[in-house]
Amino acid sequence: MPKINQTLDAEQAAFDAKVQEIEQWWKTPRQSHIQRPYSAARIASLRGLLPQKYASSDMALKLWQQLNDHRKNGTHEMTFGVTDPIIASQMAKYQQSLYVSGALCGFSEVSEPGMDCCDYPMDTVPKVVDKIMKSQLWHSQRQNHYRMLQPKEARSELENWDYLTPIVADGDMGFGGLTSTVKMTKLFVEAGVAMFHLDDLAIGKKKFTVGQGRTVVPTSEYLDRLTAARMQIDIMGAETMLLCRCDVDHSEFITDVIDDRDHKYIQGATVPVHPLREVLKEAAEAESSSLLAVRVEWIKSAKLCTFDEAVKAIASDSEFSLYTTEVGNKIKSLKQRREIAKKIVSKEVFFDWDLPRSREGQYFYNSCVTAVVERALLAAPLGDVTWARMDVPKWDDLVSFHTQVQEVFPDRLFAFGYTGDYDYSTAGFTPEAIKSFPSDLAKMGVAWQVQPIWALQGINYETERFAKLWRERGIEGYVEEIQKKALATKPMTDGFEKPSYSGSYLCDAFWDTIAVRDVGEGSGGKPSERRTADQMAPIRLHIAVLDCDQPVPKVYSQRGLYSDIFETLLRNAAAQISELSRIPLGFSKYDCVQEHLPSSQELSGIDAIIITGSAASAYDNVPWIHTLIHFIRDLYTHHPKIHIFGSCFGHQVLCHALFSTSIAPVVNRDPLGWELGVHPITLSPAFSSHVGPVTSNPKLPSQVLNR
Ligand SMILES: C[C@](O)(C(=O)O)[C@H](CC(=O)O)C(=O)O
Repeated sequence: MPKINQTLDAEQAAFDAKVQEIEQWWKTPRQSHIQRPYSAARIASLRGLLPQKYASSDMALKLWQQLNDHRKNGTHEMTFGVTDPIIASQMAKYQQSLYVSGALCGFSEVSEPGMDCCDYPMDTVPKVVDKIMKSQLWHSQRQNHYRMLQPKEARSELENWDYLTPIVADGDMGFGGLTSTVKMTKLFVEAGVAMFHLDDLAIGKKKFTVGQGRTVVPTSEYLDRLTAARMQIDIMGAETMLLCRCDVDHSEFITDVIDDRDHKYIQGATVPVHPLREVLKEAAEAESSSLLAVRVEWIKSAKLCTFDEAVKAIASDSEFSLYTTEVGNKIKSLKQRREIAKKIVSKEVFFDWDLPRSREGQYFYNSCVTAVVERALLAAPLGDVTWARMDVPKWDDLVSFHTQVQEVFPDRLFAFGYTGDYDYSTAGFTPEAIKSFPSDLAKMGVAWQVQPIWALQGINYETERFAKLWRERGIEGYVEEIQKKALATKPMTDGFEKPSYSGSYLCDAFWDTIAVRDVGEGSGGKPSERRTADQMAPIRLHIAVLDCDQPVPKVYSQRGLYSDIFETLLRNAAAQISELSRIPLGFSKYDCVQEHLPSSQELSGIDAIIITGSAASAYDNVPWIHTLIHFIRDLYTHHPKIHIFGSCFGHQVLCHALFSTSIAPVVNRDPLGWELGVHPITLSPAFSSHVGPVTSNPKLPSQVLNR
């Protein structure tokens, strides 16, 4: 292996420059609110020598701007959870961000699906982010290419979606120890995430979804998680946003009492009782019918409460008032609280937080808004956005939480999740209050709002409807209720509504680009014969065929519709001419008699139109012919670049539409009736000079097409 050929001075100078660069970066408006417990030098020393660039940074800067704009204007972003790139592509039209939910991934992206216990592999959510991000990049490439195929003036009519929607993702509790959090962060940044959240739930103890005994980790462990993620983002030099989610609002347990800051929320028995885990063990051995009932009974008999509540229960009012003053707002461990109580309260306080501990060692925890606020305030400097995850959307708690955090961090960005199980009316919301809920939250700085698990209800509901329709009405139901509606609302160049156009131009362009190089270099052509980018643009030929009738049954059964016959003829002809054989031909077919005609959006992608024959006559007074005549006039006037060809009836109707006046129709019924037979024609010199010599019934297409 070669050694790095650098003097020690040069190495030191490079390192110092890197440190300086990081320090400058941390002073930028995007970074300056973050307070790191480590130095720039530490980060510089943790970096490798090859600087990398991440899409995550661009997406984060975009989201950062969007959310700050919302914050300034008192508005908000409304998004929902998604794991599927097809759904994500449609969301781009209405949402400014996407959410990849851990719960959804746990149901749909793992080999062992089930309730969200965060027991899936660490890379599950990052992989979904990667999948969606790649799909976004593809859509943006596909759309850009399609637009560049069109002349500048035509582009204003085309769709131009911003498919690069920033992705917010669920990092849950970091999936393991701190090194797992570091690795997961790396996966997220590499996948292109704009922001991800970390919560303070305990690994391996997550219970879905509402309450039912959630367990949090000590404050210090939560802050370490956030620091681990922030450190890795800094090592990567990325702008990735970190959302600090806090779950203490609905937690029943905490894993440890190692952090003094948590002590005032930990509950203990205030009478000497047998330990809960032993009582439960005995009940299980005795095959007691309800362990839950035994537990509830024990909690009652143990008079479970926090130490401060225990003091209050036995102290006089004056003693308790003295006690609270002395405890004050500063952190006081249980040991310090006991000492203060001993000094002030005449009776002895019995308090034992070990007696209620679970079999797994968890302590009972008294969740309340103050506890959430305290954690959120400690976490805020490490992250960019704050989220208090609540089991029940209690409005008073929401107001209290957001105002208390804002008192310390006035410009704080907040997030809120409309968890799927929320029962708004039970939580006291009137229909009006539900309506204004998002904007009321926005007024408190909640700039990012999400319904994380919409898909569980939404996709189930829509799929169930379609499954029924398909079962009952088959292809007719599909055509009427899905296909026609999808095609009517969306232009053909967009999304996935018309599968044959979803990126087919882009796909063809790859072939064309390769083939063009082949023509220029591979087959000996001179460079000057290569097509320029401008000449290359329209090399795809798209022909629309308007079917004005159906062939007689025998022909139809063998050769299909007139449009199919034209397509076969033209493809065969093109295949025989080397210049044309390289051009991808696209055909779309319209049932003219049903008045299905190309929309103006579709016309922008069409090069030529063929109007077929029909048993009808151009002057017949039927609605579809009137519609066709209007269409032809509009086409002729507004789309001069589209070539029009009429065969038989098609030719008649063209002449009728373009040259008849109300007093002088050019196409009439022959008063002598039908005429059948062979009629010699003479080609005018102008025609011959334009298309070249034509023998009657040419044997080779080249006889017609060669100039
Ligand atoms: C956001 C969430 O973490 C998720 O996995 O989507 C869940 C969703 C839910 O419970 O509805 C959560 O809020 O915990």
